[in-house]
Amino acid sequence: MRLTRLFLLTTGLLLSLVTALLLHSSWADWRHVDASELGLAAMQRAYLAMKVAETASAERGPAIPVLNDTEPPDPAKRARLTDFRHATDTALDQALAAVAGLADPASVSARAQLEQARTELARARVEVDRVAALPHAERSAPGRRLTRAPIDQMFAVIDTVLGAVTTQSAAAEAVYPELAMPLVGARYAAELREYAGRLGSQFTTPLATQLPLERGDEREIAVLTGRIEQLRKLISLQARVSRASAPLQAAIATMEARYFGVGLPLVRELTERGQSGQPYGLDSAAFVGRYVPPMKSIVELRDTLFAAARDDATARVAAVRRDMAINATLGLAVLCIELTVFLLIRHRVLLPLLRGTRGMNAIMDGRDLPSDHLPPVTREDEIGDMQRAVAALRDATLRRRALEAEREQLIGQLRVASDTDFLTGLPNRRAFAEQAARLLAQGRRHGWPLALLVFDLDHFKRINDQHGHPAGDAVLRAVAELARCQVRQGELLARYGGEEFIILAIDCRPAEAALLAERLREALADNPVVLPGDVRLQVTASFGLACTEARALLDLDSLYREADRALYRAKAEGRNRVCRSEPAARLDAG
Ligand SMILES: Nc1nc2c(ncn2[C@@H]2O[C@H](COP(=O)(O)OP(=O)(O)OP(=O)(O)O)[C@@H](O)[C@H]2O)c(=O)[nH]1
Repeated sequence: MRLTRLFLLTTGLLLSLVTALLLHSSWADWRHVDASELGLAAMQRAYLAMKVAETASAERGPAIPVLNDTEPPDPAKRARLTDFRHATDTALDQALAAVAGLADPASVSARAQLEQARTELARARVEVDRVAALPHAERSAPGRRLTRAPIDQMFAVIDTVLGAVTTQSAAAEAVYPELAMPLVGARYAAELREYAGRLGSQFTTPLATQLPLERGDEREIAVLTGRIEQLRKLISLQARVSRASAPLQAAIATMEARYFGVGLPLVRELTERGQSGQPYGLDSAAFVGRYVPPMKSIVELRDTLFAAARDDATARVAAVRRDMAINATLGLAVLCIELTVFLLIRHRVLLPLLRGTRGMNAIMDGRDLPSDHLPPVTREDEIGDMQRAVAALRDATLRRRALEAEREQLIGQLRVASDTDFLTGLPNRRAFAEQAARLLAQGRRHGWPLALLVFDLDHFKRINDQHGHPAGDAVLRAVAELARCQVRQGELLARYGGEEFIILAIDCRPAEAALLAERLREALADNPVVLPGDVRLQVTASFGLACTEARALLDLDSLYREADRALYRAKAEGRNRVCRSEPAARLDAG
């Protein structure tokens, strides 16, 4: 597998894993936060239900004077009852609104209990109003206890509401088991407040009538007192076990001092008086004035316990949220770092590696590699070393190629120089032999006739002797130029040596060759060579011509010998003429 593909695969796998881990941990954190918030909300709903119990319990206070009211009824007592009822209704509405629309089992159960409490409360109130509307004599008839029944119905309401408190409190404890002490303690305090209220209620009628306690009252007082002491012990035990905080200990101490130090002893004293038939020494209003205020210390303890639980839970929710934020931030940071590392490796390692490889391949394939294909090497790491190595290889290759090109050029120049006569620029004898062989082969293939024309300047030695060697050179160059102008396609002109020139013409019949030789001879004879100093030299040449069929020819040497012999004859016969070897005819220059 290629490195880039492997890298992509592993990076993709790592990114997927980290993302999955991040999602999983975020999901778990979110669930934790959600559960913590639900627990806190359940706690707050439990508190709202406690407030319902508190207000419904308090409603009994103004209900008893109304039930025991004399004629004509006191509107102030009824107005006070109406205010307390309104407070209970408000607390009940708030508690029901808090559980409205919730589908969790605890909330559904609490809603049912609160709805039931509302129904029971409505019935109890109807009963209170019905009994209160009876004539006073009938209500206060000894032994009938008519005013007792509505109050008992109101007790039942509190029991139902405390059920809702327990349901919601248990839901909160399930989320925060470590907060069981303050939550259970708050429930105990709420119950304690209720039983303390009930205990006080036992004395309202005896104090209003100033009659001794009946046996049923005594029993009820004993049961309630026992329950109150039991709750007191439970609360102090919980506080000891859980090492209660200073504010909580202060609230317990206040309750001990106020309710158990003032309220309960008052009840005990009145009980003793009621049992022994002694006068109570105070009426029901005075009793309420002395007994009810100490009960507030129980409510304060309840609120202190609840506040401790709620504050702790709120802090835990904040901590869980903070943990979730930290986890998510760390996870995202890991993801970002991984992505950055991926991009860094890709840009700083893989891509330079690929470019380097491509560069080396281009060098190996001999393709052009301009220097701007490779970025300037500024890096000092291993990749920089590799890039410098590639650049060095490229430079060496470019240098080698330049040397090769120079060498090829030199070889070409040498080849041209070795094939060319330096004086006239015509092909030399060697080049003539090469090119003539190719023309001969071509002539053979096509079955063409051939003609070989050799010409030699007449008395050239004299020119050298009379005008100097440079003048001779100039004459040779002029003759070469003139001959070059006369030859056509398929005619090969060369300097054969000294002042001798040669022309091989293919696809050329003897008559055409004779015309060529004659044309050349005339051109030389008619065009004097002009030397520096305006010296005009009349130059002539003698021509030897040999013709044949290309296919009949074995090699050019034999044809040359024939032409040379014809030239010799032209010299011998007086120069400035053309002699043909075959047939042995003589073409006079005329
Ligand atoms: N200036 C010059 N002279 C050359 C060159 N090559 C040969 N020669 C001269 O050409 C002359 C040839 O002389 P000869 O062979 O006697 O022939 P000729 O004087 O032309 O007499 P015929 O051929 O019999 O007409 C010699 O003097 C050579 O030195 C050359 O490249 N430049």
